[in-house]
Amino acid sequence: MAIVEFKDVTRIYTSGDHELRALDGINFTLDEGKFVVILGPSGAGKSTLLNMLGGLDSPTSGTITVNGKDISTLNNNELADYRASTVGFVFQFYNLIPTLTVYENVTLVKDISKDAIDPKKMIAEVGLADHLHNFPSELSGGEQQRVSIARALAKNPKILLCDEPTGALDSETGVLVLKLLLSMAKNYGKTIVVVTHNQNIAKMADVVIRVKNGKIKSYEEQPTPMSADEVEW
Ligand SMILES: Nc1ncnc2c1ncn2[C@@H]1O[C@H](COP(=O)(O)OP(=O)(O)OP(=O)(O)O)[C@@H](O)[C@H]1O
Repeated sequence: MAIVEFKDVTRIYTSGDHELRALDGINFTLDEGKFVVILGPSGAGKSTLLNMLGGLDSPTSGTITVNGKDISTLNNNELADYRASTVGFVFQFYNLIPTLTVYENVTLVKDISKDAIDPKKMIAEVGLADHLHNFPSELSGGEQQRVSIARALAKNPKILLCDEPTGALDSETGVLVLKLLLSMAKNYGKTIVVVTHNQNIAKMADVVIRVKNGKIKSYEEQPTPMSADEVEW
């Protein structure tokens, strides 16, 4: 079943009399529970697309349907509800609050999600039960990204949106974090959308979407994606 549908989506940025079509007539659907990778050169429109799906921005025209609901015309309050209930975010630089402990960073989601999963359980699942009371600065990059995965999943969203989730990590740590991210997303039945420049990550995806100049260049389903261990990193 399709959980996401983009229909003729455009996003135009204007500056003076100059118009930039960051997204230019985007059409695609995503099925629930899939691992989707979005690839494309710098400036192609990947982050703009992810921001639309994340309810951080709205299209200039077109419709975006998520979980049966058109999110393209929501007002700011409705978008905040959408972000709280439907999407979780994992960013390249973790975006943890430096003055809060691991436990406190993850517990914050209980304030915004009605459906949150026990933070301690999620922290244990990412292997950081012994670091509950550490501050982010006391953790390695890989550990900080594991906290941000615990935080994103503790919100119990339908869709996990990840912007270069391994971009700040060395390749060995990146693979471990990616494996964790995928196995947890599968265990919890989440749809996961990853924006990356890393072609290797794409080998593991159920669906690979290539974006160029604000348009979909290709949409490829991979019936037998590789596992992280099969990919040469
Ligand atoms: N808020 C904005 N205002 C004006 N232009 C913007 C804005 N956000 C993005 N753009 C422009 O839209 C185009 C697409 O940007 P986007 O960030 O989506 O690309 P990207 O594929 O994510 O690139 P990268 O891989 O470098 O992050 C670019 O030309 C960018 O300069």
